Amino acid sequence: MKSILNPKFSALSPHLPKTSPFSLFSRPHDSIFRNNSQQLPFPSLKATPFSSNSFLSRAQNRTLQTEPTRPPSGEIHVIVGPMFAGKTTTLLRRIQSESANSRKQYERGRRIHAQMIVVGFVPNEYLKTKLLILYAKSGYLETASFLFDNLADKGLIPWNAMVAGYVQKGVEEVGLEFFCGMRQAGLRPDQYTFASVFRACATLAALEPGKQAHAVMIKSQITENVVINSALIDMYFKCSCICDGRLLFEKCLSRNTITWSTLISGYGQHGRVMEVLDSFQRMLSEGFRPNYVTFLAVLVACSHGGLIDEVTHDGAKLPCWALTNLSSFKQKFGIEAYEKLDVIGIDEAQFFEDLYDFCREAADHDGKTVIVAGLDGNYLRRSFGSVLDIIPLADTVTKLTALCEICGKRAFFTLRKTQEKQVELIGGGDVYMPVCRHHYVNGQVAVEAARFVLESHKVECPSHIHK
Ligand SMILES: Nc1ncnc2c1ncn2[C@@H]1O[C@H](COP(=O)(O)OP(=O)(O)O)[C@@H](O)[C@H]1O
Ligand SMILES: Cc1cn([C@H]2C[C@H](O)[C@@H](COP(=O)(O)O)O2)c(=O)[nH]c1=O
Repeated sequence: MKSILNPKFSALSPHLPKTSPFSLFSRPHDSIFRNNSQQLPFPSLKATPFSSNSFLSRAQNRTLQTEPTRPPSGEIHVIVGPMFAGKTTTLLRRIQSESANSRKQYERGRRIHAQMIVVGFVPNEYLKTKLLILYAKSGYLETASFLFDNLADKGLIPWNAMVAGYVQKGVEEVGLEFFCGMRQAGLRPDQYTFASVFRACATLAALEPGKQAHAVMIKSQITENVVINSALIDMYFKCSCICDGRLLFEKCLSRNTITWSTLISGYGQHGRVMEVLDSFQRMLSEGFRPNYVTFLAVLVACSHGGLIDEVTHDGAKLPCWALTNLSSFKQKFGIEAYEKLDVIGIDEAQFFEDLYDFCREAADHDGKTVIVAGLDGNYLRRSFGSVLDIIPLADTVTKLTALCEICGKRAFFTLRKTQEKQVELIGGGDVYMPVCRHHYVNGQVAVEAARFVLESHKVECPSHIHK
């Protein structure tokens, strides 16, 4: 699991940093709203829920080992440079490539399979099924299908693996075809099958197949459990059957944080903010502890259904959480959820005063990979915040450059185009431009040149004048 953190400024800040009108600072998750002028009744965090496969093994290691524990395997990577250098873009890419690391265990399994083939080992049906599950889970569906076709005995487990594999990969239609195939083969679906089928129908907003599967589930007398109930509630909400979703929730005998979060995000998807807040209050009063999914659902609903995204100047997005300071993260995110994180991305690091302590604790003590992106220098080319303080803690430091907006050469510095003197001034291309050394030193010339380019652009495109 990964999380991106962003400093939190006033939600009403007029200065939106990135190009998108709904970018970093207008959404709680992206921005660092320093002044909590829009305090919500819950933490203003932004998170990127990713699945973590390493959590279980890590947790197991913890219970098996006696003190002292294995050395922490945390890392800190720092990305600095002027504005528009691609810091956020690089941060998002690195986070995404880190998620590829969680596939390492599948790669290991694939290598073992390759060795089996090389030495001529012929797996039995049990091993073939295990291999099929491995490939289906890791998204290698062609190989999984090949193994499936060649299985002599196709029991419920391989069928379930195929349904789940296709649904997880986002090929829900094929997943549902396997579900039909399974039934035609005379097999009785179980709770795992239904969890995947409801998820597929929810994603496709396919009400009829969803209802049919629900009827099959009732006939199959599958014992109610929170996973199935949550998938079912989610499906009805996503198919716009809000009443059915709510009724199902009310009839649920076993509820937990997941069921509550499903109800809350269901209301949120339909912009039912009052129901979101009522359900959230009810959840708390009935003694259920919200987790980061619940908080995210409430946050998203309260930001009028807008997704909370980390946005680059090019408009690339990844969900993230907004924070006023990093030290509150663990507690607000929840200790349990924090433990599941492998990678933490921090953008706009120059605005976090407790950057040093957070990074040291997260990497040295908690074994996290922390990727930090921020401005090394402000518009005066002075050290900005604590970004440079963490260099001694870092495994790697990457200094990026942009292109000088005047001459197109490499730009190392950020020039402020306006007269404001305070160090912190949120803004994008309207306020700042990246420049080379020559044009930084000749700042006034550069600002004039920029104004000239802007003015001539306005003349060429009169429609812009009205915007
Ligand atoms: N002068 C410029 N030099 C380089 N990139 C620019 C410039 N102006 C706009 N961009 C765009 O900004 C993108 C980088 O955005 P982003 O990753 O958000 O940067 P940062 O976080 O460093 O401010 C580039 O890929 C490019 O498309
Ligand atoms: C140079 C400089 C910048 N800022 C602000 C302006 C932007 O909102 C962010 C930087 O965002 P980016 O992702 O690096 O484009 O910082 C500031 O407050 N003061 C400055 O001197």
